[in-house]
Amino acid sequence: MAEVHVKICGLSTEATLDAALDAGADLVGFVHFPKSPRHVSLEKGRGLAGRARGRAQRVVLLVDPDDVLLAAVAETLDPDWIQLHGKESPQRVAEIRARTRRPVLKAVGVAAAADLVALPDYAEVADRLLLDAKPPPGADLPGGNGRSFDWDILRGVVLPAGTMLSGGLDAENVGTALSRTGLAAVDVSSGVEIRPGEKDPARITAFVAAARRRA
Ligand SMILES: O=C(O)c1ccccc1N[C@@H]1O[C@H](COP(=O)(O)O)[C@@H](O)[C@H]1O
Repeated sequence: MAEVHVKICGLSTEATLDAALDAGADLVGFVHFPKSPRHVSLEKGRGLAGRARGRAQRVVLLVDPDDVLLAAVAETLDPDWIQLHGKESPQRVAEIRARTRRPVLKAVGVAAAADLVALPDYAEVADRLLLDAKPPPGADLPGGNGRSFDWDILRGVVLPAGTMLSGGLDAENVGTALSRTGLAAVDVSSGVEIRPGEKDPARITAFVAAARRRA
């Protein structure tokens, strides 16, 4: 059985980034979205991304970025991946991928089986898909809300290789999430925090270990 791919998102300090790298995370994420408690400036992101270079794939999370921001992010952080977590259409995903010359991880919000209808169109243009719980009505953030969706929605659904599961994961439930969905890649933010925006090195270590042993 292939090893589970793990992404730790919303890292904003050197100490917690190091915890993720030392734990063996495959991908580390930096959120550039001012409404988020995990937001990092481009300058801060540059330092963190530089620190992680060669140790994990560096992902910058953006929400409906315009072309000016994309250029600044590509230039300043030089990320390995762009994660799009807004309402980007498949056409816009393709444009961003071409414009930045970076692979794109596209997040799709899931609340019901009907939400999976969008997946084939995104799978054609994105390098990887990420399934996250749809935010509650009126939420400030389109993700990072610590909410799960009903994983049984995915039962019997064939998903593109590498599809990541996110939304409300933590060290206690990630094993169940992996076995119920059959997926082999996970992403976490809130579930390794003490409070919104404050990551806990011990929880990061526990999450990576739990995902890898699928328990
Ligand atoms: O983490 C954030 O602040 C965030 C902001 C805007 C969009 C997405 C965000 N995070 C992503 O949301 C999912 C689920 O996070 P959680 O584990 O439920 O807190 C994850 O992919 C984060 O990368």
